Amino acid sequence: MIPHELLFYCRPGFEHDLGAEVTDKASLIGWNGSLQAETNSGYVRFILPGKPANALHREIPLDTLVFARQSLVALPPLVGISRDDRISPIVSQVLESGWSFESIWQETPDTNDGKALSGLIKALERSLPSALKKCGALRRKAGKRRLHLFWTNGDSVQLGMSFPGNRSEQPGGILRLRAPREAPSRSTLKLEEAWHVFVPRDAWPTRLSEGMQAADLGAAPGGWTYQLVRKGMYVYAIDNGPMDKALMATGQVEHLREDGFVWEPPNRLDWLVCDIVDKPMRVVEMVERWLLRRWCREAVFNLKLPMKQRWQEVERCLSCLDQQLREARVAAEIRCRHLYHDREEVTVHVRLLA
Ligand SMILES: C[S@@+](CC[C@H](N)C(=O)[O-])C[C@H]1O[C@@H](n2cnc3c(N)ncnc32)[C@H](O)[C@@H]1O
Repeated sequence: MIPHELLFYCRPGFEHDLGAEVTDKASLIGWNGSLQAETNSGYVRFILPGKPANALHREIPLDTLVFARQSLVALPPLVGISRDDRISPIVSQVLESGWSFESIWQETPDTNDGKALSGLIKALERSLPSALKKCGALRRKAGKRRLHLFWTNGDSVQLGMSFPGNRSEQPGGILRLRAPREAPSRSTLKLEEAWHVFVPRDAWPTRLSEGMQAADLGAAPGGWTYQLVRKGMYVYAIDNGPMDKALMATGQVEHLREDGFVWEPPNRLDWLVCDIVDKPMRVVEMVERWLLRRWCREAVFNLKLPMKQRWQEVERCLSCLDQQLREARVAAEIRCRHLYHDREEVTVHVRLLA
């Protein structure tokens, strides 16, 4: 059985944004599929009748998608399976597909209904791997492939496959971080997650290091500044609002009550971060100015998305940024993700390459 669909996970409420993004990106490279995207379900199916989904899965890697938390090649959902024997239909479909894999993850949508399925998952934790090992599908060596069982209710599950290098290594595609007790706001986790997602761990010592200089636009009360300070950086915190006292006592922060859209740094900095709530295009144009003048090497900023057509707005902003940098012959890597700690917003990372 050749898989004919892709299954993506997302934050509940963003199914139509993810659906629009996948449809656009697939059609740009000549793939047309049909979409199943139920509001607040926490996932999207992209069905490609008669076509091998593996090829499209490779052509739109997870790293290049904004609204997807996980991307899988998937088999048709198994629905109405008997609560007395959930294992047999799963084993049959696996055998029919010819799939082999090294690990199994049972997952659910990131919804309250999904969370209520944790007991069911626990109950299958031992028996399912044992049955799949017995039939030869679960093996010690199988190209690091992973079988995902995505339970949408007690009698419906969809089987998906993920491949190393093109998947989230976090269950449910969710990077859970603990908020540091002394951080001035929970927003601190947005910047921490951005670094985990956009800066490879082995590059942290050189790209997030002591003695670097950063600007934090819209810094108060200081959740993002806290992350920069924790890395040993010196920070210009730009905001009319008050900054956290303990953070100011570190001596690593200069608080300037200025307008982040017009403030200019005194010298070239390493990082620009910006969490100002404003029109996405206004933020993009401001960051563009920083990049074209090379006032920073890397930038992380949020685009707030209170509008309905969120994918279209993100696409418009990213295209504009990309075009401006290209026209000025400024080589840069641009990435954008809807992070777990983002709500009605996405996070963009830009790194100048020369
Ligand atoms: C979402 S909060 C930032 C939270 C911060 N990142 C944290 O982790 O604590 C947005 C901040 O942007 C500030 N702000 C809004 N417009 C601004 C502007 N034009 N220049 C500088 N700061 C601005 C607000 O005062 C507010 O403190």
